[in-house]
Amino acid sequence: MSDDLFAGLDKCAANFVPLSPVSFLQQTAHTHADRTAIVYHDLRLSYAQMHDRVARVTSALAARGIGAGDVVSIMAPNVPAMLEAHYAVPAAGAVLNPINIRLDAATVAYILGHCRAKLILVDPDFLDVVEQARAAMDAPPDVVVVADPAAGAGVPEGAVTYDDLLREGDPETSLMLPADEWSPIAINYTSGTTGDPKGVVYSHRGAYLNATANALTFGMDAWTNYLWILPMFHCSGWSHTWAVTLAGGTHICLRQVAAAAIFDLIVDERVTHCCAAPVVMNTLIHADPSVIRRPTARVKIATGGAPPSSTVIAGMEDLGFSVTHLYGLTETYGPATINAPDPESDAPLDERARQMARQGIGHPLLTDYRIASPETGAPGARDGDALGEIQLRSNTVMMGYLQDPDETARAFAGGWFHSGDLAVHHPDGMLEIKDRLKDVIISGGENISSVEIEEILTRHDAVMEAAVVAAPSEKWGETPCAFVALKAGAKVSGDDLVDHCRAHMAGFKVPARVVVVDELPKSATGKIQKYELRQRAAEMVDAKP
Ligand SMILES: Nc1ncnc2c1ncn2[C@@H]1O[C@H](COP(=O)(O)OP(=O)(O)OP(=O)(O)O)[C@@H](O)[C@H]1O
Repeated sequence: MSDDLFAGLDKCAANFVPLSPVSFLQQTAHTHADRTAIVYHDLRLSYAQMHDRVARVTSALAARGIGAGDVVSIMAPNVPAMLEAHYAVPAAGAVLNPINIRLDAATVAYILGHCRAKLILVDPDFLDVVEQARAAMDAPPDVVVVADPAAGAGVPEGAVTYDDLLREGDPETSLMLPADEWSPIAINYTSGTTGDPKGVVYSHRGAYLNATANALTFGMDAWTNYLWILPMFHCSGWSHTWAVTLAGGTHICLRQVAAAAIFDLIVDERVTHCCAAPVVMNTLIHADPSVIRRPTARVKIATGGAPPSSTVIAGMEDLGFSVTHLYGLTETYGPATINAPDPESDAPLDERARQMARQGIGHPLLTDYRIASPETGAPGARDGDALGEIQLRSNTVMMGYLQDPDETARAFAGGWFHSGDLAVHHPDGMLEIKDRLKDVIISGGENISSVEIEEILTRHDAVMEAAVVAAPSEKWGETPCAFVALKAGAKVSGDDLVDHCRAHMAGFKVPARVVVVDELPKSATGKIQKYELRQRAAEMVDAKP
């Protein structure tokens, strides 16, 4: 091949635009200017209006000294400003840091200090926590309050508000795309399920690609009405903050996750798509029957963040939803694999639900994934039996952990991202998670999957939720110990549930004890805090005569 053959084919403004989800808003405001972008109570904004507001906020932030590489945090529920910030902040060249609204002041202070936030947008209901956090900091960020009549708290006198930014800003400001698509767009902190939260840095390029994969796999288009149940502060709403705009769909904002409001919006706003963690789906299934309203057409609901049991999946299908199962991490911009329902399947519901409880196959933009030994990197067989760590390699894996080269190097060791999740790879290509590496139970030298025991326990009529952890055992090293919360009004003893397990699983997997509790301890993202249960299990073993 001649060296000159392809000479002169250079990148120029006409053929190369850095990949950035900010361009989704530019495009959609152009192509679907009049379509409804945002719905929140009585507020209805078209894409042209959303673009106008985002441009104003972008210019107002710039006028307040926010520029390239600065971090702007936000602590707010799923209100319009939370969505707009996902465009306005990066369009000013800055980096958005969404903060979980359930965190305490000490953790918020840690996050704000760690990412050196210059400004924080905050909902009135979280102002107290933010003020406590700021009081503990040497260089606290400036505060802008996002006023909302639906908030419990008001806006303090003299506070700068988001409405001030909208008033001050210039709607003619152009939204800036980064010069280099490998520039940070967001910092999302992990849930801290297994330790201190880590600051996961997203690039414009990765966010663009994962949002594109989401829109594609979840079948979104300009007729999509997406209900914001999943918090936008969690992995930037699993990248749906950007995906729905790419599709030209409508973002229906929801301030508080409550079953009645969810069912009302689903029916009244003709919701077509939403995402929710398994724990939220459980709340919907067990909602007071007086608030349940069945959708007129099947609503697509994507779930993930924790393993959904087949019982929960079947329960949602019964309510008129079609469940898609996603698996991913903060480090993968949310979803990395997908198990979508097979429209041609005529298998009975419980069988389909069991298939859907598996974590699925890589989404179309996940370049490569495998299960492998976490120690040696030797790939595991695709036989549905060999257990290995899920490892991923993709443009949709984070840039790295903020200010943490050691953790970043560990996570990327050997050229793969190490998820810390243990799974089997089935011959049909599906991954099925058996445990997190840190949660696996090793009894008499055998690995026991806590997820498998939880699945069996939640198939019992009386059980609402189950969590299985390792308890120390003199004889076996570890034995499974289960904690369960029961459905309202249900009655069953721990011993009965041990019998139920014995009837449905191999003897060595049967939990030594099943403890019935009022509620399982959950983290700020609704994940069951297994380390706390492990401690309780160990204490019970110590206390046993
Ligand atoms: N569909 C799913 N099925 C089973 N587990 C899931 C699923 N989706 C996500 N998870 C679990 O959630 C984890 C990712 O959670 P997230 O990124 O919110 O933070 P975290 O890992 O809980 O926090 P930390 O890393 O601070 O402990 C995955 O590694 C996996 O264990």
